[in-house]
Amino acid sequence: MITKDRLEHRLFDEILRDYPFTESFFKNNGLDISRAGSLSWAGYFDSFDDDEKEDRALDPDLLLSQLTEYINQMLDFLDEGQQVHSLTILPGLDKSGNPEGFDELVIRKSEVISIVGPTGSGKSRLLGDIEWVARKDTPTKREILINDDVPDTSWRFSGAKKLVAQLSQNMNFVMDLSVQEFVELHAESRMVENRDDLVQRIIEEANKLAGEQFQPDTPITSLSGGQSRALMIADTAILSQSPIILIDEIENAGIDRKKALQLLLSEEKIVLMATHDPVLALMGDRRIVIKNGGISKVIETTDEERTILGKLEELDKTLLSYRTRLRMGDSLIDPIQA
Ligand SMILES: Nc1ncnc2c1ncn2[C@@H]1O[C@H](COP(=O)(O)OP(=O)(O)OP(=O)(O)O)[C@@H](O)[C@H]1O
Repeated sequence: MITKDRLEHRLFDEILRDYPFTESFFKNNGLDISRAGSLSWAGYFDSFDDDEKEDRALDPDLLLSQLTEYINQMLDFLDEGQQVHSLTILPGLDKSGNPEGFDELVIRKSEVISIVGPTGSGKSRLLGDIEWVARKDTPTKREILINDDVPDTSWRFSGAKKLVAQLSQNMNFVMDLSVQEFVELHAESRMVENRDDLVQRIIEEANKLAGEQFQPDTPITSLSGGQSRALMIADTAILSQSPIILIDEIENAGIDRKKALQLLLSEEKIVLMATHDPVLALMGDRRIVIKNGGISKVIETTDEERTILGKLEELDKTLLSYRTRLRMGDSLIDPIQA
């Protein structure tokens, strides 16, 4: 459900992007919005003079109420009430109790957001706020909205359709199962139809991410940190129905981070990742900068930065190949040149 208050602050471009069916509402009401993209509700109606408003009996407030009702009815009808279109972070307080300096931060599906900031600044806390769908009830006093609205508390509890899938830094398996049995167990709990195909795919994809290969019959307790991380990423990407994926520190696990991100990215998901790694930080469409527990700014990744990202990826490849060679016991100096 979207409220009238929140709709009032949306730009026309945003309304049309989130609720494409509103185009017919504007048309039916004789409103030409072809040049209204960057305007808010009030801004658009300011472009009419008073005479025109009177002649056409334009009542912006009434129209806004009707549009709100129309959107909510359409969402019900399309049964999209449970789909996540957007995640909104409303500001809280930093560690010193000062209000965070932004009005609201809206993140839409298919966006990748990185979260950067010094050690201990509050990156994981922000992920925690999102996972808990905070309602001013965490140390930061932030509030999280889903689809522009205070979400139903049922999102907070796990189940097949959890709002958030979290990939955290430490994965400790204590079960006495093989990789295959573990993934099968998970697939069964998700009640998927093509269980065997999915299980096979998850193991294949995990092996593409992990430096060292493992087999379906490898006991999960003997997977290395990187391998278990790769398995969890593949499992989340392929089995999870959660629309939001939170990643805390992908970098230390010795896995192919770019491939991992590509695997996780699907049209329908919002991905947020806390990172100290410049490559991952620049892979985000935007990055949230955290200082002293508060969001200090949000930066859009520029084209120049993407060019730098390309160079960093090259360096990364070199680093990875040196690492592999050292691990295999090779020397880095070609014997002929040495
Ligand atoms: N706005 C806040 N108000 C109060 N406490 C906060 C706030 N933000 C973060 N904290 C607390 O500060 C501590 C450090 O935060 P957090 O673990 O999120 O840092 P981090 O940036 O993820 O660090 P690292 O880079 O080392 O992983 C945590 O105990 C967290 O709960």
